[in-house]
Amino acid sequence: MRKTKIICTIGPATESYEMLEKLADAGMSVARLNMSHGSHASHAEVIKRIQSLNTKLKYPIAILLDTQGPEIRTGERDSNLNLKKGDIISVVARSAEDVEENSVMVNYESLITDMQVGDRLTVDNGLINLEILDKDQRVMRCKVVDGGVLKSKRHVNLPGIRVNLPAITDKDRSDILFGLSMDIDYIALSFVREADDIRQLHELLGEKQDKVKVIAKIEDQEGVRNIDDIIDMVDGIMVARGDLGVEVDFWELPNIQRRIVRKCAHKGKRVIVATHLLESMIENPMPTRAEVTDVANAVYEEADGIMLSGETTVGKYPIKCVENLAKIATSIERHRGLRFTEDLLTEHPKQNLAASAVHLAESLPAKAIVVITRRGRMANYVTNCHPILPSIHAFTNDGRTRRQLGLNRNVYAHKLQFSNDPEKTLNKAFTTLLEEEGFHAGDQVVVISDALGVSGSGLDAIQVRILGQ
Ligand SMILES: Nc1ncnc2c1ncn2[C@@H]1O[C@H](COP(=O)(O)OP(=O)(O)O)[C@@H](O)[C@H]1O
Ligand SMILES: C=C(OP(=O)(O)O)C(=O)O
Repeated sequence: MRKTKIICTIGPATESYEMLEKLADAGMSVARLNMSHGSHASHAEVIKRIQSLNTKLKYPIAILLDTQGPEIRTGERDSNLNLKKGDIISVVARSAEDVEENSVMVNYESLITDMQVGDRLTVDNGLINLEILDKDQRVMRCKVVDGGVLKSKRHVNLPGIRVNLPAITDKDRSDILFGLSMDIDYIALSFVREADDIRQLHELLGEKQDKVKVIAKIEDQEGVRNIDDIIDMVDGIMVARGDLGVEVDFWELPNIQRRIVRKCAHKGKRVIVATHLLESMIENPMPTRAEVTDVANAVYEEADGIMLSGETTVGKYPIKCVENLAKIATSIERHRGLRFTEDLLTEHPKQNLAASAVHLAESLPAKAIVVITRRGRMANYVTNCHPILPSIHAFTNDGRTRRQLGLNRNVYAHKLQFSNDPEKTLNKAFTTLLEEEGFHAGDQVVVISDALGVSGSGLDAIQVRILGQ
């Protein structure tokens, strides 16, 4: 079974029920909704379609709501603007209604105060670069250094400059509350710069904090600097390479990616490698060799998930992209990965227990590790150990836990009604393995439980069991 999970951003190319179903069949485990685009009404439609699809999928799709965050973008355009090297254009920071023809509007009030003559402004993830020639209170005159076609709502980066916007904007607040009301599973907070940003999110989530998992998107120099404190506050990290690749020197990006993935492995947190994995497949039916190798690198690093953006929102070959990620991951996983989890911190007794269960399962060898879990905690501890041979089959009586475990590397989560008799609970789990997962009578599995599943007493336990006996 494939270990690496696939996250797809849903957009115009994939938002129909039929396309969502095809993405799921091709291997999508998590659907990402990017709140920088679309309306609550359009996202609600997609969420409802996924929830309806989930009733018939073997492994339901988790929904990840990705906030816009304190990001800067150009405005809506009626037509594209073709910027050529050497062109002189004006950039204004104000509301869309006032835009002069052929000027570029940026949605950040303090832009002109923050920027100095000679500074560079990067648009559309580095494709278009502008240099500031002069400025007055409301307009900056800029020279086009690298030209390109400017479309609506493109990213603007001011590398190294601390953008004077709150960690959670009013729009983010409203989007997060909308997401909670729609029962989403993950929130990815954009542009997390320090641990306090996550504290603010926890405050907003209040009682719902236990229900939704939090992923911090690391996309600028400050986030990279504060990574240790941020990791401690969240369930997982997204290496958001689109913005990160222009906010830091791009030749440092592979080192930063690896350092973050290694730190997450060390601390037992989920990690997603995002953006540009198969970028050329937005237009082409086949990836470049460099893209194949980039995906392989994330799989060698043993990331939990790899994420598609433009490839599945507006690309011509969304299903093929997912199939390709699945093929590359399956092929690469046959070889030993970088095993950063060998440095896993085992500060919690349950983590020690999970590590023992994984060690036992590897040495027998057992075909699977069966985890009986309510909130997914023990399943997380087992995931953190990255078993090489056995797959992890988690059984839970909680629908949300089951969906959330869709992101965990090598975890396959099943729904199970717990019985008062722990033996009955286990037997139902074993029947699922035998009838639906290709296991055979005589296969050995290691069972670990942090719920009352095994002992009935709430005590943790590890057992070796032989299926069909
Ligand atoms: N819900 C949506 N509705 C319309 N267009 C979308 C949606 N989500 C994404 N897109 C389009 O797909 C492109 C790539 O998706 P993504 O990487 O998530 O966005 P971005 O890089 O703009 O943050 C976006 O720039 C946008 O044009
Ligand atoms: C995933 C990313 O975030 P967004 O698509 O919101 O820019 C990124 O920058 O890589």
